[in-house]
Amino acid sequence: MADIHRHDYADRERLAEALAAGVAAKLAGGLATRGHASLAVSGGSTPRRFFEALSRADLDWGSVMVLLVDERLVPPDHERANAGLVRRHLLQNRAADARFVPYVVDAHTPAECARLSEEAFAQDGHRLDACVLGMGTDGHTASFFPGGDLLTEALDTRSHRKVLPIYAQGAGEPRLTLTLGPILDARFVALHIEGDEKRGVLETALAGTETAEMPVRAVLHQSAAPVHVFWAP
Ligand SMILES: O=C(O)[C@H](O)[C@@H](O)[C@H](O)[C@H](O)COP(=O)(O)O
Repeated sequence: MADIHRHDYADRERLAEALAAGVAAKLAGGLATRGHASLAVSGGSTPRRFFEALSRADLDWGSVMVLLVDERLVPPDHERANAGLVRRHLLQNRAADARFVPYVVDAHTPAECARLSEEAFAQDGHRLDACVLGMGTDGHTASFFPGGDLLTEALDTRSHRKVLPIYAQGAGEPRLTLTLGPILDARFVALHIEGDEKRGVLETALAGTETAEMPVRAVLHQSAAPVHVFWAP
């Protein structure tokens, strides 16, 4: 099992402020030591308060690259696009100056979208300073869905691929996702979950090891990176 650090909060507002402070500290460290920093965030409904709290952090955001852990293959202005969620809730206030690098979603095929996105991310080639994951009640994280067609390659930390397309029945749309390698290579890995149901899913994931059944286990049962689990009811 990974070196798991549990951070429980009385409510979702306190969690959002604490997670934003932790991520901001990591970004400030990257800016101070390397002059630039990078952050990967997840989509879905959970991160909104966290994004808004982080958007107020006093950082040199112009030197911070923001990218998505994963994206739904829909037009950029579609209501399900994670890029829109980031633009509305994170890229505002002080964070409006951040350099957001969205996935390429308008190429001919998902595989071409993944390759073009990988090229865009590779230009910055450095380790993420922080990566914030979510989790679904089916035990997916990023777009590592049970039954995903390229799930095995996506979870192979020896793969040279950083971005892969994923088709999975439970995913809604076809997805693009960072692979496990760059996620676990991040200097700070957080899993942000809320509610009693997801706490139960987390306990089940921690209690078992079958990764295909609950792909979040690939993050929870590894020795490469400590994992900070943030939870509120
Ligand atoms: O595109 C996505 O859906 C996310 O990146 C995904 O991994 C998300 O973190 C979980 O599905 C949880 O989503 P909720 O926060 O909506 O429960």
